[in-house]
Amino acid sequence: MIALDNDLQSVQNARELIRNAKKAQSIYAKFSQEKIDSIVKHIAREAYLHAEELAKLANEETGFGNWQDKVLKNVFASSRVYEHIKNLKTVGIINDDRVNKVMEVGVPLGIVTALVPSTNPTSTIFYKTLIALKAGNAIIFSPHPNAQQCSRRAIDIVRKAAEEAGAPAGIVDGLSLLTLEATKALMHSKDVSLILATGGEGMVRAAYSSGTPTISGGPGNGPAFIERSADIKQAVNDIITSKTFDNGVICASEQSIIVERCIYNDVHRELLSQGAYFMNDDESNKLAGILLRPNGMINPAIVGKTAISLSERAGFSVPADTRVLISLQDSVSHKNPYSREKLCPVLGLYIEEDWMKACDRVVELLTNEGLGHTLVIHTQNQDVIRQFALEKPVHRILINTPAALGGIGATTNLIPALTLGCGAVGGGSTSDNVGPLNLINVRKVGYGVRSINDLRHPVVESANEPVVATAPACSSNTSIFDDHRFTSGAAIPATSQPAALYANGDDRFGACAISEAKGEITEESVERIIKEVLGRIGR
Ligand SMILES: CC(=O)SCCNC(=O)CCNC(=O)[C@H](O)C(C)(C)COP(=O)(O)OP(=O)(O)OC[C@H]1O[C@@H](n2cnc3c(N)ncnc32)[C@H](O)[C@@H]1OP(=O)(O)O
Repeated sequence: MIALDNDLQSVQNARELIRNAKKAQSIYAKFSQEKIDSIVKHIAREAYLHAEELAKLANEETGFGNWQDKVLKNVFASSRVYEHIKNLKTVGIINDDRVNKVMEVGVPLGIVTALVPSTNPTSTIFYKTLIALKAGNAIIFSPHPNAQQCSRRAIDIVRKAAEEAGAPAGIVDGLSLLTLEATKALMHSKDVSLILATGGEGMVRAAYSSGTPTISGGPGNGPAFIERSADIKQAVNDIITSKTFDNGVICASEQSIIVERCIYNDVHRELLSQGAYFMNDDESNKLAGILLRPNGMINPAIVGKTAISLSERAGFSVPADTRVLISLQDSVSHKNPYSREKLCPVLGLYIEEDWMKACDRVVELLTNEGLGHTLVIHTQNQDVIRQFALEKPVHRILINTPAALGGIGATTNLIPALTLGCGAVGGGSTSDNVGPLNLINVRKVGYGVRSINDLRHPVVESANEPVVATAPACSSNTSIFDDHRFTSGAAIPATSQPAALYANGDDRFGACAISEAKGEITEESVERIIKEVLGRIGR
């Protein structure tokens, strides 16, 4: 009876939050970009000022990670995320392509419901609030049951800041009475436009099956490949830094090391000198026994614990300076926790004969778990990087960096995010590091009129594409169209957009060059056009 009352009250709480958010968003949706930006700035600042308080609360409540690294995550989720999004255009006319005559208008989605993982319970609230409000949306949080107090405090901070800066009440809030029923009520509501789901597999699956459009992160299982050309000392330092950051709870973190045999002795020595402990078979088995729950999911009792605490729980002791535990492995399976995501400072280590075998192992590990997520390579060899980039089934390939921090965009220039999409291959709807542009719709206004006659003479009908011009020679001895297909003197077909290639893929540029250059192109005429178009698109 009490449980029923609780469920009922919590569902009423969810409905009230939706009503408030709907009202608030209808007002907020009319705010200018400037007004929205000033609100987002104030929220980011307030969040930043509370980074340490919330890090300590999160660590105390969940028992995951360490508060010092959680401070950095809170700073990342407030300051770094803000720095990245502050100049983005998200509402009103966000783009007007006067060459192709297509205008784009940013349209907020409406109400976003956000699930919060217990591993990042305050930083995720900062990050999701900033990206949702920057995109003109309202956001309602459903915190994780094991991190309710700290998440609630984080929500209070962003809500107060939003209102102080002039946002309507209700634009950001969270369930005050948390039950599965209330979370379901949010996820199934017709008034909720999108679920931003980060967390355990069960809740993410529940979000997708609610029928409401969902953007999610997915499970990681990042392999770290140390290739023979790597700077071994730096590679080991990166891996251990990453794996010990907040005691390994970030989903982009390394879960296994793959090493070529020819450098294994050096890697082994370096790992030992930087605080790795190699478990023997007995110790590996003992630890394996507590890494997973009987249902095969990660055991929350081992999440975000130190290497020393893990060894104590497993029943063996390690030197006091141990930072990560390593188990030598030669098999991959769902039952073998060393070949899966662990969310603590434990790594499987695989020795492979050469980089081709290492490639196979990487794919095998990712197919076991973590498809679409992240891998990291330590190498100086550009060919290896290219091969990995072209072929591996992940959406973040990181080079010579700690994966936990590189994947979220802290030590790389990837979009700073705490929801890392795994794309179709990972069962998700996006492969992006999720940001405000994932949280708007874009209304296209087409005002360029093309003749129906274009369809009477389609390009595909002609064997040879009509040539409009010849690439001019440049003083630098390469074509001004910085592309292999258009070296000096080459024919430029009408359907190509050579100048677009020159401008690194900005097709407004190509269309302009083609339409304005017509017929003969000289170096002078193209340079004039380049200048003009770069000016027009603000580069
Ligand atoms: C960039 C990044 O790092 S994003 C990180 C995202 N990744 C992760 O969080 C890792 C995946 N998470 C997990 O595997 C787990 O959450 C763990 C191991 C961390 C913790 O496990 P647990 O404490 O058992 O939490 P879990 O998420 O499984 O949920 C526990 C219960 O709370 C429920 N629950 C979780 N969130 C909610 C919510 N918002 N509302 C209501 N109920 C919820 C779950 O349904 C589950 O119920 P059940 O036990 O009846 O099945």
